[in-house]
Amino acid sequence: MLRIESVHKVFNKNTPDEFIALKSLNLSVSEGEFVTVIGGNGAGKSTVFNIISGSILCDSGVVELDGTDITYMPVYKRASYVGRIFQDPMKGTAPSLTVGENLIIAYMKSMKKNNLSIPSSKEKNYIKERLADLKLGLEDRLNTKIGLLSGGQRQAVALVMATLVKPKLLLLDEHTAALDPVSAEAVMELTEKIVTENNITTLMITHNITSALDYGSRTIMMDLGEIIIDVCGEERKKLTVQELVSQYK
Ligand SMILES: Nc1ncnc2c1ncn2[C@@H]1O[C@H](COP(=O)(O)OP(=O)(O)OP(=O)(O)O)[C@@H](O)[C@H]1O
Repeated sequence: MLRIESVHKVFNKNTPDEFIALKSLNLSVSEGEFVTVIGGNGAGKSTVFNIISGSILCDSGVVELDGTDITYMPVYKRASYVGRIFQDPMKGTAPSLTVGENLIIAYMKSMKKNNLSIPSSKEKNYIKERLADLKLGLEDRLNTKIGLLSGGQRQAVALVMATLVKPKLLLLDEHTAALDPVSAEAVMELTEKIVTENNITTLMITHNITSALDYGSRTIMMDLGEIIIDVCGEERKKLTVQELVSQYK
């Protein structure tokens, strides 16, 4: 599904600030896999996400999604395949537009439809039903400006926006880090439900080691632009938070 081969990224090349962010990184993720990604500050986690989503380009290497080489594909083209949710609940949604308007735009983008075309009542009902699935009562707040929602409610809407039409890949970039513990847990539960029910191939960056082991089917740890731990199956089940924390250190 996702194949990253020998991806290398150097920032500020040939300057005193030159920094190798990714060192010939290799990563293959199968269809439906839910991979949690951990690693210290500056390990290269977000750089991998930026390269997959196209907001930065790698210096060398190949990124393939579902058999298509997307290494140099423009961001707008891959946006309908790759869903991304950021740490900041203010990012990724248009605060001055209503919940309904944000969802309709996300739906139109995923369906590669003209944003100005009017959605049918069937499409509107589908969007409303998906919002109702969250069980947060947000289906009754379609006319509320999204900027007025709490961080947790906003991340929940962002989750629906990113998965209204099943993306080939979902990138969760510390999407619960800015939330209070109760909202963070609620959004994680929703994430697990949406990802599992729709069998969405997912990569999730988290600094919460417990979440990294509790959710998903595989965990990778990055350090200095490389993957230094890659566990799944029985090996992962046996791994304790303490063991992973000591390896993290
Ligand atoms: N656009 C950029 N220009 C220069 N350096 C950058 C740029 N983006 C990232 N870096 C550097 O690359 C390294 C990896 O950054 P990255 O954001 O991928 O780390 P991270 O693992 O996501 O860290 P964190 O957990 O702190 O978010 C860091 O040293 C960072 O300063």
